[in-house]
Amino acid sequence: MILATALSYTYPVGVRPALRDITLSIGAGELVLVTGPTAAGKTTLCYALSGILQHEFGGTCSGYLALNGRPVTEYAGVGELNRYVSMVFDDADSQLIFTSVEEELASGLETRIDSKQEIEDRVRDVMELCGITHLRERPPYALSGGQKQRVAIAAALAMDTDIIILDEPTSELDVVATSRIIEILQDLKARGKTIIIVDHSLEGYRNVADRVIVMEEGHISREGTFNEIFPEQQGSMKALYTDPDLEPYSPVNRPVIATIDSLIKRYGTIEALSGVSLTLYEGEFIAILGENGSGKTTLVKHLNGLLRPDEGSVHVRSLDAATAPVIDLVKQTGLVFQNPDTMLFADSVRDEIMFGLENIGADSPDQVIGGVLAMVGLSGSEATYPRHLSRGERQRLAVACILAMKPGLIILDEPTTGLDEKESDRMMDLMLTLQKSGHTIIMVTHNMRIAEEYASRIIAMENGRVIGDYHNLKGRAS
Ligand SMILES: Nc1ncnc2c1ncn2[C@@H]1O[C@H](COP(=O)(O)OP(=O)(O)OP(=O)(O)O)[C@@H](O)[C@H]1O
Ligand SMILES: Nc1ncnc2c1ncn2[C@@H]1O[C@H](COP(=O)(O)OP(=O)(O)OP(=O)(O)O)[C@@H](O)[C@H]1O
Repeated sequence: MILATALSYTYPVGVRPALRDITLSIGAGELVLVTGPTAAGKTTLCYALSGILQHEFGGTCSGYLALNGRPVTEYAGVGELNRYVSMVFDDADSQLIFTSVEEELASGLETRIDSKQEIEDRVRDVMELCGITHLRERPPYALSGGQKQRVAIAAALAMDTDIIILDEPTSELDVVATSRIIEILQDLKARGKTIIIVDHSLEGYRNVADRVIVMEEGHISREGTFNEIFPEQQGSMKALYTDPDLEPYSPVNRPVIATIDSLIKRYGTIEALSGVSLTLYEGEFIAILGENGSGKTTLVKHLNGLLRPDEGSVHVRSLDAATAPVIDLVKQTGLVFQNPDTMLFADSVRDEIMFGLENIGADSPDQVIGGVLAMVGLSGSEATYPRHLSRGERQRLAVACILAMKPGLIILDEPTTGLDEKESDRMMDLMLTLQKSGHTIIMVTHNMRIAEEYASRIIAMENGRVIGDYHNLKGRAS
């Protein structure tokens, strides 16, 4: 189905090859899990195996790649390749362009299927399969991160291609949605589809993946069965509510940094927050957990003025977040978005950080920029074009932009998305250092391991409400 021999690739502006000497063969009905550290070339491999790289990206490519027995260069272009390969990109936003979920799913089919009825049936089935039927008429841009990811997966599955390539498709999904997607992939595999999936969270694939490929610095460093590559159990998610190290939250003896009182927020007819009340204290390291669409992002956006309350109130220190100018709120609260790409738009890493600094009128910016880049491990990348960084690197740049403004309260919306375990821990260690130096940290996450290991307080949300608030006695920030 897929045959690559000595495949190497360098991006048009790249100095080093992003892929080096890749040789692999993947058959029908095989599910291959690709993993490896940030910037190892996993996304680039996905682009290559889907033919996009050779047909759309330019750059220098050598070696041989055939899909379905035919050299990829012989396909007329991405239009023809789309009949055989579909891809879910690691940035769902870049993929969703239509005005409703239903349209998004139908659009790809309209060029390939004549019967309207058949298109409708296929769209309905795939929405049901991915659990997004209730989002049918919603515009994709107005969905939560996890909901968007499910729509992007559904759009790829609707195409019913022989090869399906998924680049970190579950990074923003909660535990239930992730296992659902893995079940779907298992079913597709049984039906003879070839599936290539990049993921950092591995355990769910133990009994599903036929093979694991580990990439490092552009080449395949290891390849084998799941049990060969990961012989030890990595520990499964612990149920939050039965954890003996969590103790119901009681107020602490510290200054208050933010007060949220009976907060209600609606998007049209959808009530995203239904009366949230919380008091947050200086120096806390708070993890907010909850299923996709439970209101986590909506809640934190109230703390820096991106959203204003419909009812109830939010105060950050002495500022009333309903009326305070955004510039005043931003100086208190820095928010790193769920998807770093929505924050990055300048032509260089330096300009990206400069933008925020100019807004607040900071002194000696070059010193600040050098300092924050060193903190996030991107020293020397001042002149790099942000879009040429890997997802993990872009995520760290987004954090650097916020750190540069030195806000007392730092909010990270799913900060470890797209980062491998080592990188995630590095990011968390950075947050821990900032907390120890007096910052208050709030992170929204689906990663329970990270919440339990680091946070001093864990807040659980469901359906727009807080359903649990705990001291995390074991957290390193406690
Ligand atoms: N469009 C591009 N132009 C130039 N270099 C790029 C481009 N995209 C990626 N790179 C570089 O190629 C290397 C591999 O990146 P890639 O995105 O494939 O890594 P990855 O393993 O998917 O990383 P992550 O886990 O962070 O998503 C990185 O060094 C990255 O900076
Ligand atoms: N701009 C918007 N317009 C309309 N509805 C929205 C918008 N943003 C979010 N919603 C809806 O509000 C609810 C809460 O969304 P929110 O993004 O706060 O959830 P979340 O807990 O952060 O989810 P995830 O874990 O998937 O990121 C969801 O039902 C979502 O579809």
